[in-house]
Amino acid sequence: MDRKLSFRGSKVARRILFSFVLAALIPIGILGVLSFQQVKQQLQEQTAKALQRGCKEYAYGLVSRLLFAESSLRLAALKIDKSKKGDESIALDGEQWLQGQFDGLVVIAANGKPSAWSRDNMAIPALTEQELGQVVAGKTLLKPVSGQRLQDSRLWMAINLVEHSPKAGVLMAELKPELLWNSETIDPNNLLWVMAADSMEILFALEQDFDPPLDLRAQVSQANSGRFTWQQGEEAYLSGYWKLPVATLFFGPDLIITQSQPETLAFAAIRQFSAIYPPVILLAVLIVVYLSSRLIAKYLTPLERLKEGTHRVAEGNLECRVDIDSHDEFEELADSFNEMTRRLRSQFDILATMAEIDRNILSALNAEDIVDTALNRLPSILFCDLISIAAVNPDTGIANDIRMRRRGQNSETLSEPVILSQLDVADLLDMQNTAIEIDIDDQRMSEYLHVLGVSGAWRYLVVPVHVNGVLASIICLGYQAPKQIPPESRNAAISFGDRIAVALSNAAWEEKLYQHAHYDSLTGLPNRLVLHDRLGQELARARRDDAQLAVFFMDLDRFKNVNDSLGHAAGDELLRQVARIFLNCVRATDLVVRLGGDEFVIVIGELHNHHNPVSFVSTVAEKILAALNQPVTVAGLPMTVTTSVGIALFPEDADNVQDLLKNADAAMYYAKSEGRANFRFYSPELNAAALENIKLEQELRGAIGRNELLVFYQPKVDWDGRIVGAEALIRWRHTELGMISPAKFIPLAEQTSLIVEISDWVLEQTCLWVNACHAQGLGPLRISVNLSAVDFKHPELVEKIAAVLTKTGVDPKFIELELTESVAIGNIKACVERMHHLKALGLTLSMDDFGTGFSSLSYLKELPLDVLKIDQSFVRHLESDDSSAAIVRAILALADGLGMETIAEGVETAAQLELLKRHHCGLFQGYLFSRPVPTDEFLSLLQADALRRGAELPAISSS
Ligand SMILES: Nc1nc2c(ncn2[C@@H]2O[C@@H]3COP(=O)(O)O[C@H]4[C@@H](O)[C@H](n5cnc6c(=O)[nH]c(N)nc65)O[C@@H]4COP(=O)(O)O[C@H]3[C@H]2O)c(=O)[nH]1
Repeated sequence: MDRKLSFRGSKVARRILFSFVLAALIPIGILGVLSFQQVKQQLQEQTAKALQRGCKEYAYGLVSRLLFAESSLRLAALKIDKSKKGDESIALDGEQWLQGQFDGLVVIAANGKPSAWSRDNMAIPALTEQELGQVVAGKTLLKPVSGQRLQDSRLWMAINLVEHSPKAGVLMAELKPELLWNSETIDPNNLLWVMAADSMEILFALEQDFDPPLDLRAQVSQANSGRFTWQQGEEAYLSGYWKLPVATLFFGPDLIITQSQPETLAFAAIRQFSAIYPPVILLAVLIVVYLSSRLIAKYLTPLERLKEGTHRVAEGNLECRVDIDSHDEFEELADSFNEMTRRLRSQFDILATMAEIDRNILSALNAEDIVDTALNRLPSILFCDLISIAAVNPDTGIANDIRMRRRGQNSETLSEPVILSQLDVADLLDMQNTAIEIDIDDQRMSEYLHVLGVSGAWRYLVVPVHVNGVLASIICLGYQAPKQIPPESRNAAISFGDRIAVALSNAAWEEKLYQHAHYDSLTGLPNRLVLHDRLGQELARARRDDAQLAVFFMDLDRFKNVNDSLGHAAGDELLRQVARIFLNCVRATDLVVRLGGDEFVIVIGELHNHHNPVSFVSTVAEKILAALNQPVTVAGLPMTVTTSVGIALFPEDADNVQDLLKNADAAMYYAKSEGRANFRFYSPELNAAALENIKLEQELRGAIGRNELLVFYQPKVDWDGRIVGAEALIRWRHTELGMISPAKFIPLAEQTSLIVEISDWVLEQTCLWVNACHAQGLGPLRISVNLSAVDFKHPELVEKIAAVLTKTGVDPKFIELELTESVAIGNIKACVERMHHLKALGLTLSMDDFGTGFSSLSYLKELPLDVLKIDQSFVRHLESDDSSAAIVRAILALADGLGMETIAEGVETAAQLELLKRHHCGLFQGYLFSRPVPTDEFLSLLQADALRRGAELPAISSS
């Protein structure tokens, strides 16, 4: 920066220059004025003295001339006296020397008459008695005679013609003015006048018609000598006077000689001084300006450069440097300024890099990326030759995942972990928000520093990183000697340590969030989001490679029952176990996803590698079903869970994610409807079925209003085949689709809670029907109504049923409620309480499908049940399967032990009946006796039964 000072642009420069000029001008001015006054005073003094001296000298000349005139007059008197004695006439005409001195001579006789004279018509002044006496006494008289005008004034001298002879007469002479007043020694520019001291008459003046004022005359007559100034017109005069003591020599008035000089003349020297003075001042000012400008420039130019530098820094230019080579404080200031900007720049660099690191940290999802950022960025801003970052386990003191980077090299990962000494770990644990400086000879952290593999003298800065107060990592910066650790690096490293801590904490949090967003927290399986993402990628790859893949859609059969009965914790446990089973059934490359609830999806890829993809997929599905068939223990209970699997293939069944999932779902639905625990491939017809399902659900909502629902009754018979009761089973007679099985729409109704409305309706219809039968003298009949888990959990269940009983007026003992195990077991306490309330209404309670669920014999005894209903699946295999027979036997024994009635459902053959009877089953229900039939048919059955009873006929048959 080489900027020259501009006075126009610098206020300070102008001010200082002005001050300098003023500082110079004031003393010069004062000095000038004082000098002027001093000189003037001196001049005045000297002039006055000179004038006074001139007066004195003039007076001496005058005295000598008067004395000469007196001598001449006495000589003339001698001549006159001599001539008188010889009677020679007085003739002075020939006496040239007299004529040269006197204008005229006259002898005044003793009688007062002039007796001789040298000029005609001479005006002879008369002498006073005193004057005459003095003359006669021998004194020389000087007598001034004033004229009309100043030039007419004369001075007369008179002596006694003959000494000591008063009668000889008096000789008087009129002194020649030009001789007397000779003023050759007087400066013609001066005023000179001679005044009689007594009369203050002016006797002579150098200037014609000079008439000094009376006060002036009076002033000079006061003293023998003096000086004064006075004014005449516009001219001021300096004056000096001297009184000539004539009386000591002559008889006559003293004469005062006054000389005046115009001030202009007297101060001529000063005028010259005045003329010289301004240029001198000007010169002085110019010199001051020149010198001060140089001085100002010398001192303000550095300031100007510093100012310019400051402006540039303010504008953000931290590269600028101020060069001042003045070897003084300005140079020191410039050096400090440059150091300041260097530090600022360094700080800005650090801040900018920190901000960049912050951005990277915020956008980085894992700690790995953050460490990479640190390794790449930090060496340049912390001026270190080596950086390493390691994860530390504070419990074991093991530093692992050691990443390091040397200046100018790529980062590397050290494979071996390092065990830190206990002392070092303790140090690192203690030091939060600070750094440990390790000098060349220091032994601290030696194990760790050793593995960094550097040789020679190094200094280190180790920053422990604490996350949530726990030591998580260490950052180590290495500086190769003789390089020192810059102080700013220390703070920046600590600050970076804080950032790493935040980043690691964030990364953990991000990872948690990511996990949360992408993985199911219960099973740890990927979720729907990942499914869509991964399946989309798999489809793209399959399209590109012309490959096939399969999507399995599954949900657990009757999972809801588990959840409802054993509680959510048990449900969760079951889901976790099922997830593990699924994972074990597929390859690691396949994708197992939990969609939510009990729904799972498996994506099987790379089908094209198999000779027969469909057969391979079937094998996988079977493997899954078989694996699930193995009992699992949930909440301490052994149970088996089944699933229905729907399979859709790419590209055969769909070519996009949504359609593949939709079709696999439809296939699963189909598999479920086919009796659960099996798998089905998708076909276009299935899709139609799924659509039909949705349509069905909508139509079911209006079915009651449209009177499309009916109640069928399936008889229950005793050992003798007599109808002792019936089970109310709902039927839906669709106007277009005809009769729809409850197995098809009841699950739908349960899913949509329509079941509550349906159950209410069935109960009411049943009560009315019981009343009607009994009214016709048929019975007594106890008719059971199915109560789903959804119904049972309804908060107003008891009140609703009581209301129906009241409304229909039925005797509750003829109504039986069939509960499934899922309602009966679970929150056992609430369940038992509710069952007691129902019992209190006078109702009979039975357990439907007993043996299929997850009943625990231990708490079965607590339930206020009246009847156990053996599920038809056991009855069906009673003849062929020993285990079914064993279960049936166990149930019957249990019921017997608990004092409950028993009934077997699904009895289709006489053999089954025989076996059941053998094991003391109480009642029977099944196609062997009758299918579920409409009311009128059931009425007929009842009537026929009544007839048989009357005739002791064998048991009825429905078909
Ligand atoms: N193969 C065979 N089946 C026999 C035999 N004897 C009876 N069945 C059938 O077995 C089912 C017995 O009813 P569930 O186990 O309660 O099973 C019922 C019950 O869970 C439910 N359900 C029917 N009506 C209602 C109702 O009104 N409310 C509720 N909540 N569920 C109902 O729908 C299920 C199916 O009902 P359905 O189709 O009527 O089927 C009835 C009945 O027709 C036999 O010997 N062989």
